[in-house]
Amino acid sequence: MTRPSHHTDRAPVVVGTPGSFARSVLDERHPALIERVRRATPYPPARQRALDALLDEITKGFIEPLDDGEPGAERWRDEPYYGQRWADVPFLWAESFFYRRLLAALRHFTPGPWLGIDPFAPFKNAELAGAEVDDELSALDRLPGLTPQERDRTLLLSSLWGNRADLGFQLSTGEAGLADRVRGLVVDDSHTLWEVLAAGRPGRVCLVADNAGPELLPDLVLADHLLTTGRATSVVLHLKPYPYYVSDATTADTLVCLDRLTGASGHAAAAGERLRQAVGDGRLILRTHAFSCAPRPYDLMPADLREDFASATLTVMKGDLNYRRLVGDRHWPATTPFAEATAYFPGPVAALRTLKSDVVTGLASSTLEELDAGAAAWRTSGTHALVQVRT
Ligand SMILES: O=P(O)(O)OC[C@H]1O[C@](O)(CO)[C@@H](O)[C@@H]1O
Repeated sequence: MTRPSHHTDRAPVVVGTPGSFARSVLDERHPALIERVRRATPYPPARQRALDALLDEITKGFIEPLDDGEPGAERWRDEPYYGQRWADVPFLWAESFFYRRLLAALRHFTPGPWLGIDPFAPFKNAELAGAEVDDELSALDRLPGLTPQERDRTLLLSSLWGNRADLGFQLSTGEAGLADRVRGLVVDDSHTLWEVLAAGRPGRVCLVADNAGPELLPDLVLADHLLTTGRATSVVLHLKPYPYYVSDATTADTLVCLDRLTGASGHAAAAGERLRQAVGDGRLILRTHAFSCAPRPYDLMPADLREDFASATLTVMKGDLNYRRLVGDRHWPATTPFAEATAYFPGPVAALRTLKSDVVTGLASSTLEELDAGAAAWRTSGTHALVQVRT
């Protein structure tokens, strides 16, 4: 049985009525994703029929549980939402279960020819192969011309904006590059982030990764920077144990990114070599925990994961989904202090996130007023970002 969340006084975001952001994800993005997956890989007739059935269910039907024979089905057995309409359940739960059902339809966990095949690999590979990535990696060679503070800021903001799915990652250095990336910040606690790291050294940093490819590359370069500047004695990189939310990073994706770095030249290649060595001598630890793909907020994390985060000088949560899970996917007034929403977290925690869903905390009322008076979709369009830290 799942314990109750600390945040039960705030209503969770449910998929809800047409017109809401959450509903558009279920009504539009998920059916479109099924089609993309089908087109990207030549699945046999039985898998195609399973995709048809899933599409039918999410568009017209009621939530069905995983088959009992499905590996790991016991983890999902006691959920309270089966038999309900997809639109009536919490958004966080619905999205997560959709990805689990998609993998079941494709026999991802079933011994046989499709075991372990990542349905999203074609998209992830295409992103990483782009010439833009070559340009961005070459831009790293300009880092030595920056002051140490500019280097810190450039690499932190590259990791942050790497989370903006449609952007590629922006390692373009120098004043112009920085100014561009600072403009969209709705909260910037980055000075506190560096202070926490300085006060806690030598220490371990947990970096909870989000997307593969163009986001994971700057995350890895940031991890290298933390190690080489002595901010971290080790970095624990939390990855997804299986393909999730399309582009979330797995161990396989990390190895591909390391190859992409070492296959480049200059600073990128050197960072790639150092990171390979760091994996080899235990300073870069790749970790996957089942809870990383659970449909739950972090306040319900199990004891071993809590201990992991508690032992870190700082835990850095990347991306939108991790943010939703960190503060609970709930209707917080946007001015609720970030520290209040994350009070349960067992140690200092930072969020590096571009805004791609409705939930947000920690905004100054003046910022909120300004945002509400401007572009309508500031919460969901990925044009804005934040660096929030709770010490
Ligand atoms: O990759 P990120 O930054 O976690 O973003 C994932 C976000 O995309 C969505 O799945 C919508 O497609 C959000 O619901 C989710 O929070």
